[in-house]
Amino acid sequence: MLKVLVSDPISDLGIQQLMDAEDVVVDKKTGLSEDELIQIIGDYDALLVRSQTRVTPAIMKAGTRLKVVGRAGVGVDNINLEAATERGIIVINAPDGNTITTCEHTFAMMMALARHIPQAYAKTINGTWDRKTFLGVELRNKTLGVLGMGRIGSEVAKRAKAFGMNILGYDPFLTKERAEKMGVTLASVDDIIRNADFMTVHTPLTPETKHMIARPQFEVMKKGMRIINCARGGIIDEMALIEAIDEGIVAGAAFDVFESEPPAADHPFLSHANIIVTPHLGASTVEAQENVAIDVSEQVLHILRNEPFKNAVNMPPVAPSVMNIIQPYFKLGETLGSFAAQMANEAIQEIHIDYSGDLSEVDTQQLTRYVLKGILERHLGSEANIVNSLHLAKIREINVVVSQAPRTKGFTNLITVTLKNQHEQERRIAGTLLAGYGERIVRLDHFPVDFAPEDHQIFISHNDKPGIIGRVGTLLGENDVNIASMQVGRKIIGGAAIMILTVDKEVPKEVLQKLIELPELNTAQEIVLQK
Ligand SMILES: NC(=O)C1=CN([C@@H]2O[C@H](COP(=O)(O)OP(=O)(O)OC[C@H]3O[C@@H](n4cnc5c(N)ncnc54)[C@H](O)[C@@H]3O)[C@@H](O)[C@H]2O)C=CC1
Ligand SMILES: O=C(O)CCC(=O)C(=O)O
Repeated sequence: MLKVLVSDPISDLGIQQLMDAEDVVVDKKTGLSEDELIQIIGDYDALLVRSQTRVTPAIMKAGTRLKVVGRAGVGVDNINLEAATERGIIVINAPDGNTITTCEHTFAMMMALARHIPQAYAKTINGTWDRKTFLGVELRNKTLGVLGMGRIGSEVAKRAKAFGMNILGYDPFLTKERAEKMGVTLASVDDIIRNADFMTVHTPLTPETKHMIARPQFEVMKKGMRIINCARGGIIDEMALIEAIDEGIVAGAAFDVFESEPPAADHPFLSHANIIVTPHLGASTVEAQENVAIDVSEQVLHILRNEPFKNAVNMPPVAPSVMNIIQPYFKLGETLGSFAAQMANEAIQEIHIDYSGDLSEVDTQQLTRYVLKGILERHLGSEANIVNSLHLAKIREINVVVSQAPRTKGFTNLITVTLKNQHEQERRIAGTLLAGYGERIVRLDHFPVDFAPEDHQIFISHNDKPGIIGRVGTLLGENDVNIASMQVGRKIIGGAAIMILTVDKEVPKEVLQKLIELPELNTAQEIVLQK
């Protein structure tokens, strides 16, 4: 049974599909300390979190069965990605499900800030009818600066246009053309600081964005600016902001997020008349919580069941159009890797992966991870997976060389894997995906072959002589090993040759030994695959 731990409050409706899955048990245990999590995480295959649980290296270390950490939301700053990658734990998030909700919260904050709604509400319910203090400003004809024009920033810009605002947008990936299409003026951070009436930030917190708005920016800021942060605490320097408000540079601020959450009781934001706050509620709507929980549950199920998945944060993203092309080759890539690793009997120093034909013009990085997983699994077992296979090869100083070429020697697609040892000796295997036939191995070392890889095969090398096939067949038959298919390969009559037999079950060690002892054979080995 697969076990999933849900350690933060996550929508029940969203995780329903996990709870309904017959091969999955879901435990909900929220509010655990790091030590408590360390005690129990070893029992689980997957961990589902929102932003409260800090998934530390110690938790990953204790999670010996842990295959995936799923974040029901966007930001993964509560998950140690480095530790996850090192341990081969896949980290996935649900990047799309809370975009609109967080955008709407940003707008709620911007309007509340413009019209002093929280302050006016507090006074009114306390019995003071004050119509003088809370003079607001309109959004119409104001300039809104948006730092970070990703999913949320773009939606904010779209809605701001409907309010008649002029929008200045900055994002390292925002082109002039895309900005124009959105009705946004492409600007620099400096333009925004000097010209915006409202500024909202929608970037992740990275070393580059930490304190991107701090004392030097406040010093040149347009007087009277209002600032909103519904992204991550720390993008705006909190103490520098307080100073800027007190000096009259900034008119007010609305923050949903803090450098440290929850903020200390004496945090200056909590008592400042010109600052309004919410407790990280950006994504807190019924709709968003269902969306992100559904997304993340679906992907966790795929991962636990070894099916293709998306939204892995600790692997490079793959465009859907590319994924459609390379995904059918994942299993073949792994098979070739595993086969090649079993052919090599010395430490591997270099791995060459050549993609040709249909695979020559797409980004094959993800496919390479599968080939490497197949190779490394031989010695590292389940420690190797597609998240850490590149990393594992790198720390073992195995040189991975990937090439792509349009020519295919008659195949529409071909993957060739060559393993080199320290003596420059090579083992090579090539495979293709044939429409209607599936995976075919078409080359072993320098011999052309054509067979469908199976769970068990015997790989024999010998010299081409009459009678060898019969002798091998008799020996296996006498020992109750049924041959499903046989392929022989040779370059010249009477020269070096290979024989590949697919058999129905595991070959007993003593039978393999008897084969090795046949004087006509040079080598015989069992190749085991997981088909
Ligand atoms: N308050 C809340 O409850 C929520 C907060 N968030 C946070 O909102 C932020 C934005 O989320 P999304 O729009 O979904 O992410 P996104 O990944 O779609 O957009 C982020 C954008 O920031 C840009 N960026 C990175 N460095 C930058 C820099 N130095 N200057 C300007 N732009 C930069 C990126 O190029 C990207 O386009 C994230 O920090 C996320 O964690 C998201 C959902 C809910
Ligand atoms: O789970 C939450 O409520 C926080 C959402 C958030 O900050 C995010 O998705 O980045």
